[in-house]
Amino acid sequence: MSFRIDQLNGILQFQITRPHIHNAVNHEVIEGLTLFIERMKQPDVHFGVITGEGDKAFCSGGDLSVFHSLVTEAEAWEVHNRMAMLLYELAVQPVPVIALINGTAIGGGAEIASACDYRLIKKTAKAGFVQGRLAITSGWGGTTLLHEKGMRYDHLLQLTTEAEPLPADRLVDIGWATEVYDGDKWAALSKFVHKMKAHHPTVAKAYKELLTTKLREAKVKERILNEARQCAVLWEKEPHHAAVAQFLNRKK
Ligand SMILES: CCC(=O)SCCNC(=O)CCNC(=O)[C@H](O)C(C)(C)COP(=O)(O)OP(=O)(O)OC[C@H]1O[C@@H](n2cnc3c(N)ncnc32)[C@H](O)[C@@H]1OP(=O)(O)O
Repeated sequence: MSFRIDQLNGILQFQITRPHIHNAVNHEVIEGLTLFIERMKQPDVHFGVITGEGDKAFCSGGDLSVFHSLVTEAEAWEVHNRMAMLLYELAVQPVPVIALINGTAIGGGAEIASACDYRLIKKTAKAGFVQGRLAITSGWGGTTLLHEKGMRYDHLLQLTTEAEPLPADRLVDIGWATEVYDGDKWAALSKFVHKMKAHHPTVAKAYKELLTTKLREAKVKERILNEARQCAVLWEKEPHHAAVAQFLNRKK
């Protein structure tokens, strides 16, 4: 199984369990995320958490050994469209969702984290929109969501176009990460939600509803689909296929 879902004290946890491959997203992970988002709607869920197993990676994005079989724009669109709609759903969930970034978060992994409400990042972790290295753009809605949620325009443009993973402290400086933690991730999570959990769960839900109204009104869904489409168009081109082949063959 590529994921696990657990619920503890009102916190629904989704963990990608593919540490050998830096928790890259395959079809099973996509199914798991779908299930997680569905379960988050249950009344006994007060927070959602996404994390990766192990101490190296949160998520290294799409599993290139799986998705390199997508050759045409239409094939790529099918996966990007599904992931983009999932991340949109994640962003407008009724409860706050925390990305517990226990290690590297790059490519689609950084997009998943961007769709969450909070990003708690381990002191030694790095994150970034590295898609440009593969001659594509973000395709799961991460850039649109960050822009809509108010990330500073120049910082966002630099993050996406330089395509370099940045250290945790810098990610806080540019307004992407919420807080840096050191030590055990579950202890950090517990500390982070402590004050919010002291109040009735309807409070956080109500504020989240207020703040996500903007996401619903601004036709964000449509723009996210444009982001997915743009990525699918580039995906089909030779520079992307050449970059993926180079990554997959680099140790041969
Ligand atoms: C759909 C949009 C997208 O998300 S496109 C995908 C964007 N992601 C990437 O380009 C990440 C590619 N991966 C990397 O840059 C590196 O593997 C990172 C994550 C930095 C880790 O580097 P390092 O610590 O040196 O480990 P490594 O490269 O030896 O990796 C260990 C094994 O994991 C694999 N891996 C990692 N990430 C992916 C991935 N996204 N897709 C497929 N495989 C991945 C590596 O290939 C490696 O496998 P193996 O042990 O050589 O068999």
